Amino acid sequence: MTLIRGLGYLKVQTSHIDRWRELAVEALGFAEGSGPNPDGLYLRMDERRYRLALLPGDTDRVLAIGWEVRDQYALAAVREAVEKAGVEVTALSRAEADERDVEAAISFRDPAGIPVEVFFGPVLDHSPLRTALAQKFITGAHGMGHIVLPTPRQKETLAFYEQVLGFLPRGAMKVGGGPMRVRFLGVNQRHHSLAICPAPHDGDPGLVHLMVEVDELDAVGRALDNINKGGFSLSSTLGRHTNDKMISFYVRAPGGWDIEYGCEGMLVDESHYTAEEITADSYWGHDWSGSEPLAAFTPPGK
Ligand SMILES: Cc1ccc(O)c(O)c1CC[C@@H]1C(=O)CC[C@]2(C)C(=O)CC[C@@H]12
Ligand SMILES: [Fe+2]
Repeated sequence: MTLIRGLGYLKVQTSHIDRWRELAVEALGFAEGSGPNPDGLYLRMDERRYRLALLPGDTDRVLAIGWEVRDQYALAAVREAVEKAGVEVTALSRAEADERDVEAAISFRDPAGIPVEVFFGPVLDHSPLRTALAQKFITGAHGMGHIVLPTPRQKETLAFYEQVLGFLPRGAMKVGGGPMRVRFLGVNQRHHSLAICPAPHDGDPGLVHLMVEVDELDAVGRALDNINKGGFSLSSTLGRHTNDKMISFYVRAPGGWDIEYGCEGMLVDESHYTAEEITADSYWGHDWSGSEPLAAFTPPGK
């Protein structure tokens, strides 16, 4: 059974917080919120206090991927399942939960070594959300978007998410011309909330991309204009994916990973869905040829 309801938040450490503000707030239209660290950049997409948090530090790396469950009973069930799988779980203190603007949370590492948090009871901010592109982010029951994780231990990582946390397989695509596949996993009607990508090594930043979805193609176009004007590196041109039907582009964020910014993602009807294998990432577009190498696929020290 799927206890996880969606991607709740993402917390990332960065050594380039001012550039992050230019990218996220000015170009992509996230709304600036506030949080416990006065030097942090807390980004709102909806009524949550924040969905994406950037915290200053000397390296660029993922600090926590926050998955949301319904309530305290679901949180207890997830904790039991993760402990039963032999993974050490820490229950966050009241102060630590307060700091995350949630009622309660647990933390552990997945087999890829990524810091994971599972939480319930996010604190809301009811003040009007003013986004720079006048767009609405598609969140709610679909979660904040999707995340793609790199790992040299894909088999174990998939087993953990699918068999311990209850993520549902939502198809695959062969990569690198071989038997290896990037595998897509979902927990709600969003086609995928997580994808696990084979990678040559562990290490920072621990992310391939974060996808956020907006309500209008015009907002995607305006964001694309902004990132070109702002001198950001386009990792992939605009295109439409074959699996989730999303129209998106990918922009390089500080830290060597991407933000995918899209619209028109399909909704999955679980009562009829079967997992399929796609043979192209896109119907049109998504030209990656101008992409600077992703840190996750580049040998360390390069
Ligand atoms: C193929 C695909 C379908 C839906 C998505 O939301 C999506 O992000 C992708 C592409 C996933 C993935 C990536 O982002 C990094 C570069 C990758 C590994 C490739 O080189 C092929 C698949 C790509
Ligand atoms: Fe994606």
